[in-house]
Amino acid sequence: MKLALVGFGQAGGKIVDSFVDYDSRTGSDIVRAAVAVNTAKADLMGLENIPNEQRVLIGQSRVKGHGVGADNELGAEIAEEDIDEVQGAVDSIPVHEVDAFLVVAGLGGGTGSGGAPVLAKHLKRIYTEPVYGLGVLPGSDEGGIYTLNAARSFQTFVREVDNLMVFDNDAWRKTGESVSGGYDEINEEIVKRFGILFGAGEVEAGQEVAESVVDSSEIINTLSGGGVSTVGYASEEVEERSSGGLLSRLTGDDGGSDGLDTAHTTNRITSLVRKAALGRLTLPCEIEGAERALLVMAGPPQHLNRKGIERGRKWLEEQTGSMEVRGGDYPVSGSGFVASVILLSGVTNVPRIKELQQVAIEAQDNIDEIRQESDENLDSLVSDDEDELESLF
Ligand SMILES: Nc1nc2c(ncn2[C@@H]2O[C@H](COP(=O)(O)OP(=O)(O)OP(=O)(O)O)[C@@H](O)[C@H]2O)c(=O)[nH]1
Repeated sequence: MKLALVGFGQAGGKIVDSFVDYDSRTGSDIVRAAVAVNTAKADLMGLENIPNEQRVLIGQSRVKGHGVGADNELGAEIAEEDIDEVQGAVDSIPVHEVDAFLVVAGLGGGTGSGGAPVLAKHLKRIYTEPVYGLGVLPGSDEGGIYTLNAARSFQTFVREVDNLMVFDNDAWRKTGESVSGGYDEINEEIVKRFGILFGAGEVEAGQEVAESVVDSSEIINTLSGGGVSTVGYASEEVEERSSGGLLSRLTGDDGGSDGLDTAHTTNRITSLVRKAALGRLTLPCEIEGAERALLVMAGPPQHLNRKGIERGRKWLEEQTGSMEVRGGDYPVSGSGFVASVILLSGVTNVPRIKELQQVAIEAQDNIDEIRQESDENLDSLVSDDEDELESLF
């Protein structure tokens, strides 16, 4: 399906930048437009793939192009004040060619954390297309203020979008890696998962020999109803064979192993479905209770079959308890992999969010306490014990 991507803040901008790169590298054709919005000039200049005229610097009169320093209330204020500048960039998008907006932001900082929910609210008011969010949670080692920002932004962002897809940096953090190197890898992971998911809805029926192609309306229906979503992924390398090719069809020779191949293909698919659902999700959670799910099987058409997808769907129904499990193919000829991507929408049993909120509340209490004490402490430092000194004026 065709997306208008808006990256808000540094993380948002970088992820959208990687999306544009992925799109041209793989030819998946999902990025109809890409915009980056930031209060920091340097962050916008560091982007590589988003066109210059689609990079919007906001809040210049307030922060002079230096960012908001993790103050997400200021981030939200600036976004509201300068929403017309963002709209100016959105105006250049042919919205009639777009199936949905996707607003991407790291929720732990200031600009994206505060600005993304403001923009989502604005877009929803103006356009009829769905507005989705992709929110990145900070690592638990980033500290109290980032956690507090994320918890407050999460609450607001979920309310303002048609669905909030979440990626948890904490679940993907690797030790012993430089921060930027780590983020590059993490961003690749994000883009791969969401790229396959949204790319699936871009394949026209008949474009490839596919059993049942995922349609963009199936993605939209899975996301409709709102709430929070997470995405699972698993892949396996496969050999490109010519089985089912013209020669074998003409001669009727399928190598005599078609039955075995079918069983093998089916088993591979069902095992990839399990791995994707039970492995590391973008937001780790209990999959039981997920309201809706979509299974996308991507790979060379001869390695995909209806039976495997049907079995995978049934298994997902059992595991989630949902009756709304959709599924289909995303045929990609020439790919050396079969991959399973599972979108779980409307997840509610998410211990990580509860933990984030707990830490955020502690941080908030702590900040309030320190602020209250701060006046007293400063006073006792500055004034002399017997009050013998007089200030100058
Ligand atoms: N996955 C991912 N997360 C990132 C990346 N860069 C930053 N983050 C995360 O996003 C959070 C927000 O950081 P930024 O996006 O830099 O913040 P900002 O929105 O630009 O806001 P200010 O810098 O405060 O003006 C951080 O706490 C990190 O958790 C990135 O490239 N990839």
